[in-house]
Amino acid sequence: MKILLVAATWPEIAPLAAHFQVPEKDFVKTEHFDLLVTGVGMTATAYALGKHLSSNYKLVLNLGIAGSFDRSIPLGTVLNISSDEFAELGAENRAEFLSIDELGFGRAGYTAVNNLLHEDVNKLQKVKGITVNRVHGDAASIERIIAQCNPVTESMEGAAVLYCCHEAALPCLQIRAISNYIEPRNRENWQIGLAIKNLNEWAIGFLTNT
Ligand SMILES: O=C(O)c1cccc(C(=O)CC[C@H]2O[C@@H](n3cnc4c(=O)[nH]cnc43)[C@H](O)[C@@H]2O)c1
Repeated sequence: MKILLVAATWPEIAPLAAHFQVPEKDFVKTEHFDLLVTGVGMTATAYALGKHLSSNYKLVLNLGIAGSFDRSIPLGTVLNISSDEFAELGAENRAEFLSIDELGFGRAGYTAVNNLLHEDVNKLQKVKGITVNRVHGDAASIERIIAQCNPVTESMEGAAVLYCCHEAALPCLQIRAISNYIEPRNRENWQIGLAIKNLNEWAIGFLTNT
């Protein structure tokens, strides 16, 4: 059985693809793993996984970059996002937010379920993430989301991957490297190159040792 690698954009996994000589296509099968590039966001991710998930996979590995709410985590750090939440899924009740759980329509939070005892995974700090359609970049909304969810990281796909794996009863893992802090938007502060380098070094090591 193979691993399915899932990334939102090609640049996020380009060094890994070059290392294993994988051609630049949205869905590529190789001997040891398949690679799926979904496009950015939950909808694109769920659609792509709906087309390609199957019980032939022993593990779904979501790879990407992410923002961090915790400024004590250095930019470039690779993290194991072991739980993730659809932070915007719910309803406003004036100033209060009611989650999808509180509304009685489902569940916002999912965990990365797997039985991996792999050294490369165990050495990573485990954190809680949120997944959003609208990246936080305003002081007031950042304060509100911290009060609501107390997250460490933010991405635009993580919870969608964990949700699809939960529905398909497949083991999964979400590994992301921190490219930026969640702060009033300033793209010049982002260290995307460093995050992609560290993420891909980790992933190449993991795939080589698995
Ligand atoms: O501009 C570039 O060179 C570049 C190269 C590779 C990837 C990107 C992206 O912008 C990837 C978008 C991807 O990143 C995740 N992400 C990163 N930081 C955050 C954040 O602060 N809040 C939410 N998501 C973030 C996200 O999952 C996107 O899919 C650019």
